[in-house]
Amino acid sequence: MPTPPVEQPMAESDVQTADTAHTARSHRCAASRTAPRYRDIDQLAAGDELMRDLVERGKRLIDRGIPVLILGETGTGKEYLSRALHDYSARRQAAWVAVNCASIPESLAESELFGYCKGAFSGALPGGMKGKVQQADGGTLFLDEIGDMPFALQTRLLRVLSEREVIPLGAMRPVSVDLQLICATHQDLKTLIGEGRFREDLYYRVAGGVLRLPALRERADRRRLVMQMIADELGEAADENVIAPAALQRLLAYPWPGNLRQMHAVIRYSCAVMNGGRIELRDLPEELMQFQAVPLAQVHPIGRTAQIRPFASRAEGDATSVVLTGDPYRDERSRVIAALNGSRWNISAASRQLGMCRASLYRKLRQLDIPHVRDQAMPAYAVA
Ligand SMILES: Nc1ncnc2c1ncn2[C@@H]1O[C@H](COP(=O)(O)OP(=O)(O)OP(=O)(O)O)[C@@H](O)[C@H]1O
Repeated sequence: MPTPPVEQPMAESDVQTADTAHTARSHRCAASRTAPRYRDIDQLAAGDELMRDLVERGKRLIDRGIPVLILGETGTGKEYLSRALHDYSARRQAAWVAVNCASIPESLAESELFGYCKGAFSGALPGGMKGKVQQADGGTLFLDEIGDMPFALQTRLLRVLSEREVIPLGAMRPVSVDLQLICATHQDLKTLIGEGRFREDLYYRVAGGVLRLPALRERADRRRLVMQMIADELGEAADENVIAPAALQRLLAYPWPGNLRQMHAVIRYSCAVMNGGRIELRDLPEELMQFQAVPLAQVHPIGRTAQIRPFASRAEGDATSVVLTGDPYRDERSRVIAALNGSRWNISAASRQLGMCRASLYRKLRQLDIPHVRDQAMPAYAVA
């Protein structure tokens, strides 16, 4: 007999349905005079080749009803992508039901997800309650932070996914459900599997197709995103006169650890405080004002964790002074950075030196987490 959930009001933010999410959003929009309009799937790609490819793959997966797993650092737009995929899908008329697996109290998780029947336990709502899985019937169930789902619940979810039916607490018979599943996490599920914290069989159920959202610092369309967000905030089309070159430069150079969420907050702030119709450097929030630009020649490859670390190093342009560490990722990164420094960040020259085409070098920069502002000869900072 399943444990009845402890009677306790559900925090509004613990489980979000499409309706509550819409309401919350409309309140926010009413508070400001602007509304982010990033719901359309094709808008999400902005001008980034990787994103366009990812969106196209997402559409094909959704067209075939394949469960999608969205990976990406926090704030990269996993929830936005999930909503956009639902809105694009044939199920768009039905509900998009979001559940944040990290924030449902374990004691409530089972009844919230799978529901319960009348009289299932003392304190239950008199008429019973439809769980989120059933609410998503015909539509899309978005399980955010799936990596945080309690292990016992994973077993029950696996059953729902394989049998396509759910048994609410206290029910005698299963109820069939037909839904598109989209899950998201910032965690490495393979590592969680290795640690025995995530079921491998569930992984293969939820990861029919994996879409890995790039970090903002890896995206080539940051300039366009900035302009899009400013236009959204101002509620009108914006050209580059709306931002001082130094401020734009700083926005392009900043490594954005909080990704799109942080950029959106920064743009919102700057648009609110700017005076005279143009965002100046002084209108940027403190973290951007204090951001110290570090010449790229001072980059020391220390792995994939994004950190800005100024330190003295070899002379700029010395393409031959690569210190090998034996770590293939770090060594390749050093080699590419040395070639870039040697060519003063001229992509054509560096790609010739490395014996690859320009497109391959751009790909390599993304793979190796080397920030680069496209078509700008020498970016002013480095993420080591
Ligand atoms: N395409 C976009 N354009 C503009 N802003 C965006 C876009 N995508 C996301 N954002 C901004 O970033 C915020 C976070 O987006 P979202 O919740 O989709 O990210 P997430 O990856 O799911 O984050 P987390 O991992 O923290 O749950 C949004 O509320 C919005 O402000």
